Amino acid sequence: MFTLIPEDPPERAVRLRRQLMAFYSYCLLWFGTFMGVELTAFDPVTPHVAIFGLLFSVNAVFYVLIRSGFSERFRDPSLTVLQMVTGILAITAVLYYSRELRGAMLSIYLMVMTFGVISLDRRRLMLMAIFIQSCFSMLLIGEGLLAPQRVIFSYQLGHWFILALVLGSFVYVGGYIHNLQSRVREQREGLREAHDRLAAIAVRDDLTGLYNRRYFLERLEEEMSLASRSGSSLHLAIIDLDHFKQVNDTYGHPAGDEVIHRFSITASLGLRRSDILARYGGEEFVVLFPHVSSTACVAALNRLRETFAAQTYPFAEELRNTFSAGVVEYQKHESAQDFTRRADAALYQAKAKGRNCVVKG
Ligand SMILES: Nc1nc2c(ncn2[C@@H]2O[C@H](COP(=O)(O)OP(=O)(O)OP(=O)(O)O)[C@@H](O)[C@H]2O)c(=O)[nH]1
Repeated sequence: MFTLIPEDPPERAVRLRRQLMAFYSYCLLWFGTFMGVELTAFDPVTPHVAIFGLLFSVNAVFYVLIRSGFSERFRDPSLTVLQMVTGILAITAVLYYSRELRGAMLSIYLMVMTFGVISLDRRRLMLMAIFIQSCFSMLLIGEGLLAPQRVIFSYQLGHWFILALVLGSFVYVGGYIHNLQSRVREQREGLREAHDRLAAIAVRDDLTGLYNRRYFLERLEEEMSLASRSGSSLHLAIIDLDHFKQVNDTYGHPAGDEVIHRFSITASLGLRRSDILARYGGEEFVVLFPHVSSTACVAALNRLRETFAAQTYPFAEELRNTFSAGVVEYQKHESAQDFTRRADAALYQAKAKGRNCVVKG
């Protein structure tokens, strides 16, 4: 059915796209590191092949876990936290070997943080920021212990504070974006539900909850073309409650409504799920019987006729209501108009025969 609300791309596709983005970022980072080594802005012994080899291998494992659907069993099938932790550890290793470029390289941590904005709330983003700050602190401490000759304390302190400040503001803005995104998603969900509800209401009749005439006519065309193509049988029955005007006149309009309602319940329960029952208008109903023989159709209608005739009503003990029905089989390539006209003629015959009967036309 026509929908005004654009569909979200499938979740798995979004995850794989994010995975591709991560791969692209690693490539850029590797290229940067490689250039840094070549231009001696990085330590020449930087084991970049080992670091990135490991990083790409882990990325490949994540890709397989997501692609195969294995990660669906986890609360976050994107494995965001694990992927971020891997990225952060790799960046920390790269930072260890970065010399003059360290200040600039610190911003790479934020690249990892941007991956978290979509899936992580502010609290988790904050934990991630704390993890980054801790990794960087460990790096500085390790450097102080392992290579004190390299350490320029004022630089390190400056880097540490700047990173803390930037991460703090990132958590604030990232959390805001995350909340905004969640709200948009919720609103979209609400809109989609409302749309589905409206679409369901649009095909139903108010009084009975049965399909309405408009929907029935749509289905009629579909079922007719299906029957034309496959050569399978299709029957159409028109049912009209007998002397219904009298019910209204004697017991009042609400009582008439009650009888109509009772018919719809009896028919819904009495027919098969594959039969398409609709209120055609007033006290007239239609049923489409796909893939059913004429004998079975007539038998089903007669069963329904007997059940309905046996109904009693609390507002009038003596009231019994019946219906007449005309049923016809679809003839290949016949128009909907001709098909319903023939069913109508059969109904007319049923009325002429004295009502409370089913006539096969
Ligand atoms: N209570 C109620 N009455 C309705 C509704 N729709 C149509 N009717 C009434 O149904 C009656 C149909 O009357 P007729 O078409 O004369 O047919 P009938 O009295 O059933 O007679 P036969 O069909 O010849 O057996 C009319 O009085 C309509 O007002 C409805 O939704 N609720």
